[in-house]
Amino acid sequence: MSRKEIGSLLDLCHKASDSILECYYDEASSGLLSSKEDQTPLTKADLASHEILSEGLHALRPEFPLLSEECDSSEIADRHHWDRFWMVDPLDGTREFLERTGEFTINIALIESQRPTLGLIYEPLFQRASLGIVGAGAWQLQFESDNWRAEPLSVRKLPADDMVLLASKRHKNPRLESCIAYLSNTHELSRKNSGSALKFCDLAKGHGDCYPRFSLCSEWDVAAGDALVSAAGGAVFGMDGDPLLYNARDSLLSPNFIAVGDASSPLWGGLLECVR
Ligand SMILES: Nc1ncnc2c1ncn2[C@@H]1O[C@H](COP(=O)(O)O)[C@@H](OP(=O)(O)O)[C@H]1O
Ligand SMILES: [Mg+2]
Repeated sequence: MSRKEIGSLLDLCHKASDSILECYYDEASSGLLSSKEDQTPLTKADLASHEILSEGLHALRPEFPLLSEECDSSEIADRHHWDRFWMVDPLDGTREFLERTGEFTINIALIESQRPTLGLIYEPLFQRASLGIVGAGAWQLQFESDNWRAEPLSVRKLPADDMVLLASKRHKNPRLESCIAYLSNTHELSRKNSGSALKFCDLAKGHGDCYPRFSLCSEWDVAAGDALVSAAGGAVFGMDGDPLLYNARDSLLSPNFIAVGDASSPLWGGLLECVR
């Protein structure tokens, strides 16, 4: 991706974000439209953002197909043949949107050979993007006075005695409890709950150390965060300890994973043994 194309991606997020916020601030459009098969909610904002992103991403790179949470299944029927494509969640944290916690994001990932090489997580309410390009670095980009102000992002080294555990606001899980018990043997834990892909942004900023996820989510909830955290110096691994692969199975549900800031710590190996 060239610098100019990254600029276009940011502008596109900005535009999709405006469509989300238009619904957010309009009482008639901000509510539940329907529930999906998996019982997750759908709003006008999910669809409006999807329309803008699909048109804009196609204009930017017509040769890359799009796999979005809001695509219908016929649009992605031949997805197993794709080597390079966009994986998008036009509105991650729809429940947070409905409950007006502000903790929702737009997630865009570029997948190449089943791995995310670029991830962009955009926070509509704050006009702020976290961008990771694997091998090149990670940045926070704040929209200010008609410009994007960039600051580099980097994970932090795991402190010796304490750590910040990042978790979903909504999911409780016995494996997460085992994780907490294991990590509490060596570290004083403080837990930060947040919605959507913000957990990945916190890791990439060095505001957290570990995000274990054992509750249901889909690949588009994870791909951009995976690229972001990896580009900022961290890692996301599945229960086998290997990096996650995307669009590699019939199901688009994400496997369980543990995302960490300080990938060099030996603690994670023991944690995997404990929760496997
Ligand atoms: N039963 C379920 N099946 C699949 N995904 C689910 C789910 N319950 C929640 N999720 C996923 O979890 C995401 C929210 O994550 P978190 O709890 O960390 O905020 C949702 O993102 P969407 O809002 O994009 O649908 C949704 O994809
Ligand atoms: Mg969504």
